[in-house]
Amino acid sequence: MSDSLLEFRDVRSGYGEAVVLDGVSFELKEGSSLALLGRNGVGKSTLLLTVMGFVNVARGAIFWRGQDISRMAPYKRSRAGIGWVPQEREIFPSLSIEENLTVAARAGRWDLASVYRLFPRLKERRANMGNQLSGGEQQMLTIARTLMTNPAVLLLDEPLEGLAPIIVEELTEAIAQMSQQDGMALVLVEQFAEVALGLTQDALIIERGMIAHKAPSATLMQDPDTLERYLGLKLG
Ligand SMILES: Nc1ncnc2c1ncn2[C@@H]1O[C@H](COP(=O)(O)OP(=O)(O)OP(=O)(O)O)[C@@H](O)[C@H]1O
Repeated sequence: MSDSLLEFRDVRSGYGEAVVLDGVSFELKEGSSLALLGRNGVGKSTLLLTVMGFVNVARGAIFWRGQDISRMAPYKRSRAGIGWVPQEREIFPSLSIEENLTVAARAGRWDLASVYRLFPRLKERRANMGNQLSGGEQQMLTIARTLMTNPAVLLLDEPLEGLAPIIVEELTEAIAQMSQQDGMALVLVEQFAEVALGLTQDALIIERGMIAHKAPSATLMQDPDTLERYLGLKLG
């Protein structure tokens, strides 16, 4: 039996007439992790929106566990196990942390105890209302709430953006634990390339809507020329 979770085959997608992604192919296996890197506006968020079905596939196909889901409605993809953590931290402001977590819960290995183990800060503040949380706590809650739906993969769109360094560290640690110890499959869009490469097994660099480079994350980390060429990154 194949352990393929998510596969893009020659996908073209975009907004109306505007093609954003073109000829994109990649595969994510059960429990593995993928960083999506690239400069601003190259199509990273669009790729995640295409996985979810918020952006339509114009050519090619998307497979989930071997089944073509290119025309499947977003809510069905979510129910099938694709867990999207959007860039906007959408939480319920008038519900407590614990209520935010339990409201969307589905049975599985992620429950209150296991998400609190991953995010001790949320446990400490479990009675606080959504509107009393810092940006970092909101981000933790958004991820934890998606985990409570027990997805097979998490799509994380710039989870560290705009957060204080201490929270970035906490969140990075939680993502590492989730992926490396708990075996949660991840697709991670992240501006901090070094952090993203440290958290994932494989990486794709997108340029102008196409995959410009594909490599194991550890290899790319040791490839300053490629990082500088596509990301303008100078590693110190
Ligand atoms: N709703 C939309 N309608 C039309 N064009 C859009 C829409 N959203 C994004 N785009 C365009 O699609 C292209 C890719 O945007 P996308 O947000 O996927 O890039 P990104 O790599 O995630 O960049 P960033 O890091 O800035 O979020 C950009 O040219 C953007 O202007």
